[in-house]
Amino acid sequence: MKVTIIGGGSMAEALIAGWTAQEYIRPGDIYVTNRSNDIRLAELARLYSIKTSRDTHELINNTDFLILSCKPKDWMEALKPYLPYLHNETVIISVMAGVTTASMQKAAPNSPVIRSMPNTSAAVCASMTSLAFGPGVSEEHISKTEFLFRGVGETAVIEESMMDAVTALTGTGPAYIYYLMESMEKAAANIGVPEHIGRELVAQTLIGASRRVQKEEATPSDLYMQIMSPGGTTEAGFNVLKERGVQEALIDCIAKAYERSQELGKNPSPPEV
Ligand SMILES: NC(=O)C1=CN([C@@H]2O[C@H](COP(=O)(O)OP(=O)(O)OC[C@H]3O[C@@H](n4cnc5c(N)ncnc54)[C@H](O)[C@@H]3O)[C@@H](O)[C@H]2O)C=CC1
Ligand SMILES: O=C(O)[C@@H]1CCC=N1
Repeated sequence: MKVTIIGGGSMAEALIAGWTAQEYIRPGDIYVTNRSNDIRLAELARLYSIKTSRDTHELINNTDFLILSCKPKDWMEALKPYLPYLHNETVIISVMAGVTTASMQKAAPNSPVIRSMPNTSAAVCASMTSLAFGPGVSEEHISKTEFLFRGVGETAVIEESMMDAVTALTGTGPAYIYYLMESMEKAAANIGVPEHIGRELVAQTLIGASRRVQKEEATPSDLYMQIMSPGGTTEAGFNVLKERGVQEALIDCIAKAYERSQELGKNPSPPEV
C-alpha cells in the first residue's frame, strides 16, 4: 500500500508513527510533503525513514491514497497541483475537520473521495477513526481504506452526517482528556506527589477506567457509583465537581467543538477573536 500525505503536521506525524511502528506500511511507501518547511520534512524523514518530496509528479506517481492532512482552509490550494494527475484509482482521503465529501468530489470528480476522522492516538496505534465514503466509492476502496486505518487503531464506518459530531468527540477528544490529566497532575503536586510520579499514576488510572468501560456492561455512572462510599473521599470530591458544573461544562465544550466543525465545512477561516 502506498500513501502520499499532503501536510506534515501533528496529525500526519501521528499516522506516520503508527503505520511505521511495526512496518504496517513500509516507510519507503510513505511520502509526505508540506507547504514550505524543509526542516520539518527532513525531521520526519529522519525520524521515520519515510520519503519526502516537493515534486507533484513524484508524490502522486503510483500512490494508492492521497491523504489531505492540511488545515481545512488550505485544502483546495494544496490539492490543485495534483488535479491533472488524478484518476479513478487514486483514492483521496481527508482527515480534515468539516470538509465534506461533496466538496472534495466537486474538486476531483474522477477520484473516489473518503472522509476520515482519526485522532493523534494513531501514534500509538490506538486511534478511534471514523470513516464516511463519498458516492460511488467501490467495495475494494472501502475495504482498503478500512485496512489502512486499522493499522493505527480502531475504525467505525458512519453516516457522513455524523462526521462533525465524531470530530468533536474523538478527533478533538484526546485534547480534553489531556487537559483532565494535566489538572489531575497539578492536583497531585498540590497534595505532595511529585510531577513525574503523578503523571504515571494518573495515566494508569485513566487506562484502567477506560478498559472497564470497554469490557463491562456497566455504564460510567454505575462504575463511579461503585467507587463512591457515602461520606467517603469520592463523594467529597464529586460535590466540588457538581457545585462547579463540570459535567455541564464538558457537555458544552463538545457542543462548541461540534458547531465549529460544522462551521469549518462552510467557512474554513479562523474565527474572529
Ligand atoms: N491535530 C489533531 O489532533 C487532528 C487534526 N485533524 C485534522 O488534520 C488536519 C491537519 O491538522 P494538524 O496536523 O493538527 O495541522 P498542522 O497545522 O500541524 O499541519 C498542517 C500541515 O499542512 C501543510 N500545508 C498547508 N498548506 C499546504 C499546501 N498548500 N500544500 C501542502 N501542505 C500544506 C502545512 O505545511 C502543515 O505541514 C486538519 O485539517 C485537522 O482538522 C483531524 C484529527 C485530529
Ligand atoms: O482542532 C482541530 O480543528 C482539529 C480537528 C480535530 C482535532 N483537531
